[in-house]
Amino acid sequence: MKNKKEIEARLKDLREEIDKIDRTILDCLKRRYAVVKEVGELKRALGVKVLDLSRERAVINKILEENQGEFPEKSLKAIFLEIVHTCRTAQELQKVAYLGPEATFSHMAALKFFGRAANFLPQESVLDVFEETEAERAKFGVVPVENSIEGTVSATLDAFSDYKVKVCGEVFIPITHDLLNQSGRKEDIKKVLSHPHALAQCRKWLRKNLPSVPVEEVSSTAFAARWAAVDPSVAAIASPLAARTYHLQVVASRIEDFHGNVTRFWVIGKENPGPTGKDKTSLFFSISDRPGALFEVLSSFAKRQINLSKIESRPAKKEPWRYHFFLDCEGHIEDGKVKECIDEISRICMHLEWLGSYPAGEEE
Ligand SMILES: O=C(O)C(=O)C[C@]1(C(=O)O)C=C[C@@H](O)C=C1
Repeated sequence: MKNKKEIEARLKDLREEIDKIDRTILDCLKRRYAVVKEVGELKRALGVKVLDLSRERAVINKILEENQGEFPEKSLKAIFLEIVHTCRTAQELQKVAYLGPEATFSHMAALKFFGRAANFLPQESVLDVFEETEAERAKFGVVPVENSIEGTVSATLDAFSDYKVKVCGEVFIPITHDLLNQSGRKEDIKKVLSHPHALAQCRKWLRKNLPSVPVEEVSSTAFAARWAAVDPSVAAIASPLAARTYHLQVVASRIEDFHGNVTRFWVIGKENPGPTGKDKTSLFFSISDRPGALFEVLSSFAKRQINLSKIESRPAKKEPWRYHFFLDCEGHIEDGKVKECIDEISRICMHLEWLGSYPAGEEE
């Protein structure tokens, strides 16, 4: 066993080594940022698109492979995702519209896809996100598309009829709810505010733990948190990000009645990401009102062994009892069999629109 002096000397040496390593990491980050900037200039000179999600996926996978599990894998992935996301901003300003206000689950999805360095533009509604993106005041938009408990966000699907944007990415965010207020004390709560979905998802917990406290629906969980930040008698049901953003204390965490609740978001924009090997394609179509029409469309996928991940009908609106369909399948439009299938069903459908092919999001 070494004596105290020797241990202290060794500790000092090691800390100096850590400082040196940190400087090297910083130098590497600066170098990477500069190199990526030059790559961006070259890509622009060649007239190719700057954002390349398939290359990004390859970069992350290569690092994870080289690591061989030595550095904790989840953290390594998060670190490199943030590095790559930040380096994107060396090439072009990433203006991203999302369903606000700050600290909504859409904001969490936007942060997951674009990292902290992007320029985020909170919007008041899903339609505003579409509008900002279509008008190119934002390069991308982030909108919720479906929740594993509540189902489809119809405002998002319906907006594709009115706006010319494509789906360029997919993000999954686990939904957890915390009860937040200024003091962190349950006794101070005179009213609970939240989005109707969040209130519905915490109904049992509220009945058991705050039976006599009134609840009120507001437009978003983040809006409820913003309110709680100025009114000490109000508690909000909102995300951990909302607690940090609005400096609130946690009265109780994870109060949702069902665990495993996940929301799927789409990144919308005018880019068409190339294939990554693990992609999805989304389509919108309408068919004539005759026996077997939908069956013919579906068999076109089945005979090519293309897996469907979702199919949903929505009222066509212009005529009662007419429907159109949203369909997601595995694969990219540049994959031969997906392209062939789309060509075939375009002959069966009255109307067919390709909404986009994009890298499949990863569930945590
Ligand atoms: O390799 C490229 O094409 C780059 O532009 C570099 C880089 C990266 O940081 O690795 C940055 C942005 C692109 O979306 C893909 C990758």
